[in-house]
Amino acid sequence: MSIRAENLVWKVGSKTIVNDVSLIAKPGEMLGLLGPNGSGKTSLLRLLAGLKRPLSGQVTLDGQSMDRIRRRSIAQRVAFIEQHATTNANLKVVDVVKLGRFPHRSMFSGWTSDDDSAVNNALDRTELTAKRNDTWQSLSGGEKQRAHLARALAQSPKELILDEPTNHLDVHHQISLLRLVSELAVTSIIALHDLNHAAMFCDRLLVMQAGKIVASGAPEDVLTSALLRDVFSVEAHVSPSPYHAKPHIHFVR
Ligand SMILES: Nc1ncnc2c1ncn2[C@@H]1O[C@H](COP(=O)(O)OP(=O)(O)OP(=O)(O)O)[C@@H](O)[C@H]1O
Repeated sequence: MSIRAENLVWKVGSKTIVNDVSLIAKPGEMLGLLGPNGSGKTSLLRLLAGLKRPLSGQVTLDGQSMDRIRRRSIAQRVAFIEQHATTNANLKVVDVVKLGRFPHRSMFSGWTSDDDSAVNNALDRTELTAKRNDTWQSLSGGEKQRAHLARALAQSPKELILDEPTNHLDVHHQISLLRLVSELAVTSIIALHDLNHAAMFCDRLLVMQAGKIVASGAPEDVLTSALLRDVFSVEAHVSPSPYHAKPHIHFVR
């Protein structure tokens, strides 16, 4: 396995936010994390990225407890795109993307052609090459989100964790980001609110409710009318799409 969580518990005061969560993300798969607002998705992703420590339970990377792995080694392999990521406003886009190379460089090594090609490739894949010299401040919300993805790609991660990465994007960029992530040879764990997009692109889905995982499996097994009613309080019909064969959800007005 790539990332594994074993019985993670995280609390704030007496409130349990992540409640005994276990999961496995297999190498190369795209794992979708679904759940209503406040169900604990961001908290779980921060535990998986090593940004928070669980009260109990553990996260392992290729079988090794994250607690025992140096921060720099974690940064060399795990990239995290946060929901409300901020960046120093005085930087150019290309400089923000270059930050992704930081964990791979030692104090004495100079900037290499490998670093350059990782940055150029990341800008290209996120359709930001034309904006490389623009200032961060001048970007739209969606362009900033794509630049954060570019920085994460430049990091050449083995695991990519994304917290609602499409929430500011127009539909073209939503689809292209999800297609790009699904085609990358990395393990990805991605929190999404758009259930049809999750069904189209993710290999497997996990559904959270009140801090617990209440369903997991292939999109066609997880996304049922009953689950949508119980967890999301919506009435919907689910059927295989005639276009891509994945489940498609028709919400009932
Ligand atoms: N540092 C904190 N202090 C207090 N409460 C917190 C903290 N972090 C998270 N919570 C609470 O934990 C719950 C889960 O929050 P979280 O952000 O993980 O949910 P989410 O599923 O990502 O929500 P959304 O879909 O709205 O982004 C919420 O009720 C939130 O208020």
